[in-house]
Amino acid sequence: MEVTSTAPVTARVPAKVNLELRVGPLEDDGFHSLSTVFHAVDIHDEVSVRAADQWSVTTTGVGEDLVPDDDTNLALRAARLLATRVGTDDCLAIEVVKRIPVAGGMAGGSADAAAALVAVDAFWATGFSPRELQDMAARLGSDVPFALEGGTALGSGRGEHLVPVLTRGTFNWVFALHHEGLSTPAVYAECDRLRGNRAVPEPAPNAALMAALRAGDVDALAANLYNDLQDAACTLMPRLTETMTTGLASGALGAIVSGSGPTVAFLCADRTSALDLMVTLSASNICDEVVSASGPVHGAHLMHDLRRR
Ligand SMILES: C[C@@](CO)(OP(=O)(O)O)[C@H](O)COP(=O)(O)OP(=O)(O)OC[C@H]1O[C@@H](n2ccc(N)nc2=O)[C@H](O)[C@@H]1O
Ligand SMILES: Nc1ncnc2c1ncn2[C@@H]1O[C@H](COP(=O)(O)OP(=O)(O)O)[C@@H](O)[C@H]1O
Repeated sequence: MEVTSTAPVTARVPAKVNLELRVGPLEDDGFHSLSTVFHAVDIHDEVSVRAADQWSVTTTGVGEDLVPDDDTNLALRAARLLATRVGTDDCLAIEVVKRIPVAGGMAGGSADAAAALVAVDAFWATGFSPRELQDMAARLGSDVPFALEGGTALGSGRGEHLVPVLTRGTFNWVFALHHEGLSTPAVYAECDRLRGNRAVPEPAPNAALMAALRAGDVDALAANLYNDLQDAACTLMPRLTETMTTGLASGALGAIVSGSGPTVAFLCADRTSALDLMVTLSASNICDEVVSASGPVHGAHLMHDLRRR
């Protein structure tokens, strides 16, 4: 292993929203097969790594108290996986700056794992190929490969098999955050409970959504936002329904619960409408925090070009 840098290396990584989340039947392994369209938006976490005598991870920023600092932290797990693959006993101190809401359905933990892979890979100049990094990402969690990739992508399997989706232009979003999180397993379980004995088809993408993205047609995109977990999230947290109704009555073109929630994403016609909606939602006190963002944006990337060091 060639060590090219002793200065800290920092990677930045975006949050995601699922524009479409179709959930198949519960499989024998306790998971559901998915067909989902991931979309990366410009709310970013930052993960820095530097050499240290022992492994550690610290988090500052939004929801810092909710993020574990032990071996369950996804950034730490990613860094240690890479160390194992490199075959080194060296240790790193990891610092995470959080802006992605924790347990908000925006895959913040997965994002930190992807950023850690990128930062550690650069710190140790491992020479792993993008494909090898993607394989490691998939081992860490089903949303981690998309956090590496970014943009807009169709995910199948549990979301780890990705195909890029052609999109035109930029979409403007407002996110209504709720400080109380929702547990992903609890939301999937509630989805199963609500479905009862109904037959559930194998999940497949909706061609109308793909066409809307390809054309950059914001109205058609708004009309085709879809999430099979939405009813379950709203049942577990009824105020989400009220949040969605308020946003739609205040100028949003479309509304969707992000992944397993409880964040609600509003699609707006343009940046001005997004800012107007932010003001209205903030004043309504219907949710705990409101942020605006746009997408698609790039996946996990270094903040500085190491070649200029
Ligand atoms: C719902 C999604 C949509 O992108 O994201 P979030 O909204 O949480 O960010 C993902 O499917 C979240 O995937 P991830 O966050 O990796 O879930 P995991 O920790 O692997 O799974 C936690 C638990 O949720 C259930 N689970 C998860 C994924 C899946 N495809 N089927 C499931 O049934 C299982 O009970 C599993 O034990
Ligand atoms: N680096 C991390 N950042 C956030 N959460 C983490 C991290 N590592 C582990 N977790 C755990 O993952 C859980 C899910 O968090 P997160 O990925 O933010 O939400 P979601 O799965 O809803 O998208 C958290 O409750 C937390 O305990």
